[in-house]
Amino acid sequence: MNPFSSPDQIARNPTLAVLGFRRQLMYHLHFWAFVAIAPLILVQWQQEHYLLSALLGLFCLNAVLVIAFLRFRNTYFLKGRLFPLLAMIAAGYSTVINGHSGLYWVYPAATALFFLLPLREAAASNIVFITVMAVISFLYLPEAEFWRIVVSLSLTCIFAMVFAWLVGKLQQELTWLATTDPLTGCLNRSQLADILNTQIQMRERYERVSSLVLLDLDFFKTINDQWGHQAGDKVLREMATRLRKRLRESDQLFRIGGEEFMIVLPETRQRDADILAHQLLASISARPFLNDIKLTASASVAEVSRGETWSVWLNRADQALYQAKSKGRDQVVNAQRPPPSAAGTQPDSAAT
Ligand SMILES: Nc1nc2c(ncn2[C@@H]2O[C@H](COP(=O)(O)OP(=O)(O)OP(=O)(O)O)[C@@H](O)[C@H]2O)c(=O)[nH]1
Repeated sequence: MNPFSSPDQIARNPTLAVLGFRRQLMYHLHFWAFVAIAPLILVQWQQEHYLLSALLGLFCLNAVLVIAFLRFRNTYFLKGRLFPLLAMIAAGYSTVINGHSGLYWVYPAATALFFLLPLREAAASNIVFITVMAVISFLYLPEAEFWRIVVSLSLTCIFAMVFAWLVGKLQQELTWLATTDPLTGCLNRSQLADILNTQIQMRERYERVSSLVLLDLDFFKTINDQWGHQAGDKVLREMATRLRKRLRESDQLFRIGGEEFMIVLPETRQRDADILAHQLLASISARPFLNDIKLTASASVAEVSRGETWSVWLNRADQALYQAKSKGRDQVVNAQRPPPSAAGTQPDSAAT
């Protein structure tokens, strides 16, 4: 997603939405800092503060580069690291030569660090910043000012830090809520297209083959009917636990429907995915759920084929699962390879 695309294009992928938020923040901070600082280059030059004028020029140049890289290349120029450094040096030096009128810039600079840098890095940078400003105010300003500056600057940094920390925490929680099925803790469909597309790119660029397994509990409706919906929920939770136990860390487990799960297996050929699918079915039928409820499941396996889109890939797996169900359930069916003309015929914007 391009964060600078039209505002009515809302990101459907929560992870991209957070990334977009960070880019927008970076973009706006640099843009408004440029607008505020650019006229001062001239003002300082006219006052014959050539070094400060040059520092401010460098600051504005960096802001322009960050904005241009974000807009045209979608990357961070030097990861936005120059802003804090130049802002601290310019604000400190301006206080040395201009006294109070330089000091006013210290506060927005210190606050901005918490929105540009990772929290710990921003906190460490601000400790350095406050120390430097304490020394400058001690040396160049009346003694009474020293304490006022140190206390008010520290307080500003603490407020900004708490706010940035809470926003970061909220982002994490919202991302978790938006990407995870609350019942089982599996990924939900919001990530599906992106994760399948990543596997497709690995296939196209590096010839690395991934497979996916679809797994659907058999006659799950009867569990709800016989034992109640809450028991059904517990069965689904236990199902996710059993599946997770058998998977690798790099495998990704989704719950894509009521009692339907999908597993993405990176770097796994169809033959190995088939073996795994049989083992998973065995782990479901071997032991009753909730000590009493005997269950089986049906599964399908599909290796990604060259040139196919994620929806074609998923559709092949879906059809194979349908066959497993119609052939009597409790079995694994391998998906047909697509005929060359079928690959890439379905639009990938569909069906998340
Ligand atoms: N307890 C519980 N049940 C769910 C949940 N989501 C879907 N279901 C139920 O899962 C059942 C799925 O029924 P069907 O689609 O007929 O599938 P099935 O009974 O497993 O039959 P086959 O898939 O054909 O073997 C429905 O009764 C849904 O109400 C959930 O989150 N919790």
